[in-house]
Parts: sequence; structure tokens; C-alpha cells
Amino acid sequence: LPFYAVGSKWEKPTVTYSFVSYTSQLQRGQQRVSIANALAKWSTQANINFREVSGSSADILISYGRGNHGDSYPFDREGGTLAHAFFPGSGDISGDTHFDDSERWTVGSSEGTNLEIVAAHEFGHALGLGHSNVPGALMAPYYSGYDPNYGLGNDDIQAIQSLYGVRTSS
Ligand SMILES: CC(C)C[C@H](CC(=O)NO)C(=O)N[C@H]1Cc2cn(c3ccccc23)CCCCCCNC1=O
Ligand SMILES: [Zn+2]
Ligand SMILES: [Zn+2]
Repeated sequence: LPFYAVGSKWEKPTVTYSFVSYTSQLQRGQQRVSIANALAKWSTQANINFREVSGSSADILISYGRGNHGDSYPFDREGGTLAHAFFPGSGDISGDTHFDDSERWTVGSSEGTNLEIVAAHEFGHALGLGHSNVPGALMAPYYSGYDPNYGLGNDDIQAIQSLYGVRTSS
């Protein structure tokens, strides 16, 4: 394993991310904004930073796929499982985040499946969090639909701060 990914969390202040592929259902700018907003939900609550880079050496590789897409966790058709992500400490695939392109990905709409909310959940895993059993928590295992005011529940905040500490005003 790379020295900085010791099983449960990233052992460095800044985690990089890049787009391996995009969905054709949204403009790339919309996707980059949704992803940046989803990451910011976590970085505003805990001592972790994110930086977008180009190329496949980033920590978190973001991609879309349908059905069998190159790992042991094939996606289903529309509905069902919406996305998945790999924990730190999973080797090269650590942090990688895959979205099922059979879903109808949307931004700012109660139609379809909201990309930002799903991404925020997945990045919780990419940072080392499992699922929460607290109803309404972002890390609950079920998508609870579009909420323009979605955010981290107290359970999510406690969990991320237990891994990375509270945000230091630096
Ligand atoms: C939390 C989310 C962002 C990521 C999770 C997966 C996950 O934990 N990724 O890290 C997810 O996709 N959960 C399913 C769980 C699920 C709900 N149902 C299913 C029917 C079949 C298979 C799975 C499901 C009932 C029908 C509704 C299907 C559409 C919504 N799907 C879900 O809520
Ligand atoms: Zn996958
Ligand atoms: Zn999950």
C-alpha cells in the first residue's frame, strides 16, 4: 500500500481527484460543480482538503459505467444501486468513485437522481466512512431523493471529524 493510505484514512492533508469519464447526460461544467460542492460538504467540516488535477494519478478517480465496468461490482439497470466508492487503503483503487450511468443524473431538479447528493455520499466512503444507521444521515445506505438543502447529519460530522479532526482555521 502507498505509505499514506494506512487502511482507514488518507494520511495527507490534500486528496486529489480527477475525471476519468463524464456522463453524457449533463454538461461537464455542471458535473464539475456538483463534484466540487459534494467534496466541500466534507472539507468544510473536517481537516481534509481536495484539489482537482488532470490525469490518472489522482487519488480519487471519478468515472461512469454501466453493468460490468471493470471491477467486481457490476452495476444494475436504472434504479437499484446508484454508485459506489472504494475506501482508502484499497490499493490503487482507493477512493475511486463510480457512478451508474444507467441512472438519470440531474442537477437542481427533483426529477431523476441528483448527482451532487449521491457524490457526497460516495465521497464519505472515499474518505473512509462506512454506512450510518441514523435515518436521514448522508451516509445512510438509501437515497432519500432530491433535497436542495441536503447536508451532513450530526452522525456524519462526528464520523468524519473522528477520522480527520475538526477544520483548523488555517
Ligand atoms: C445511498 C445511495 C446514494 C448509494 C447507495 C449505494 C451505496 O451505498 N453506495 O456507496 C444506493 O444506491 N442505495 C440504493 C439502495 C436500494 C434501494 N432500493 C433498491 C433496489 C435494488 C437494489 C438496491 C436498492 C429500492 C428502490 C430504489 C432504488 C433507487 C435508490 N437506490 C438506493 O437507495
Ligand atoms: Zn465500480
Ligand atoms: Zn454507500
